[in-house]
Amino acid sequence: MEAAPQRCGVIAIVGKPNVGKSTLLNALVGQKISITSRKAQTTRHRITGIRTMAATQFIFVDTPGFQTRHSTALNRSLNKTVLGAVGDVDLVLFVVEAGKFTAADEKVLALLKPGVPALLVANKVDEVHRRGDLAPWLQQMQQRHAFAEFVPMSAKNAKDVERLFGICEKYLPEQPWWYAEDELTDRSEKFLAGETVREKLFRFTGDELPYTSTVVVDKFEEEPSPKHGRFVKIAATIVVERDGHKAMVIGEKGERLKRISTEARQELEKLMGCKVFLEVWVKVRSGWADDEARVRSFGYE
Ligand SMILES: Nc1nc2c(ncn2[C@@H]2O[C@H](COP(=O)(O)OP(=O)(O)OP(=O)(O)O)[C@@H](O)[C@H]2O)c(=O)[nH]1
Repeated sequence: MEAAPQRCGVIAIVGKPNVGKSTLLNALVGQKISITSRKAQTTRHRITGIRTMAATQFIFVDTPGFQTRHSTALNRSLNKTVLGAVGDVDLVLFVVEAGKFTAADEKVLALLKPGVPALLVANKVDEVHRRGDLAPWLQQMQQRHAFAEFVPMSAKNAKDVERLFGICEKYLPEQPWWYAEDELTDRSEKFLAGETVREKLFRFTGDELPYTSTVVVDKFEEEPSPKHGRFVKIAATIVVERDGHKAMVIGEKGERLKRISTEARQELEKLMGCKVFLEVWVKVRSGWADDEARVRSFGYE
């Protein structure tokens, strides 16, 4: 019997903030690539996850939650990223919370291009207690857009995720793979380092910190290590808007910053499979002069 021809295609994951896009991407790629947190708007970059199974290579694109409420420069660029993602792909996973459809969902739906097949992914179906309630909702959804298929699922359920692969496969064109079989992301380790610090930052500050805070990776150096194969030295700066935010990130006696950097380091060591030395600084965007007050935090002592 002849082997199945190779398939390879790009799948965009779109949806308003907090519907579970990052959770889904991580489950699909099988390793933590994108960042997730309870805070809306944490996915600021277009992140690619790659998964190769049997004859098919799935290339996933995660997109920032489509922001409609405010119109800052940041939001405008977020929206541009979403637009970029939805156009040139083979398949769109339009993610919503099962049984719900808000004005924000509608804005994202309006971005879908007619020629590209879209699946309606009704996520968090585990939170719907009466499945029967979904039927009328589904009918309404089908009137809103000609979805190719309807997939009720939970991004946290491995069986649902497996099933989704089977559904997506047939939409991807027959063509040679673009990436090697074991590649998971085309993002650099330096990029992942910044994302990991940012995830911990938002996880440990909760809703207190505005999402305009960013993380800059100032240094990423590696050297061979006889004991661990290699040893990576990273310096990152958390950039915040105000002194008050800085104090919030640092926490009492530097405890919070220490937790952020320790957890980020541990996760990076797992991700990269080596020893990591991580230094995290906090700076106020406008006040670069207060260098003396900056707090240094070592990943390990
Ligand atoms: N109950 C339940 N919760 C889920 C499911 N999928 C995701 N979540 C939760 O929903 C929240 C948001 O998930 P994310 O994956 O960060 O959402 P997102 O759409 O990427 O959000 P942005 O980055 O803000 O665009 C997290 O607390 C997840 O744990 C699911 O299937 N069921």
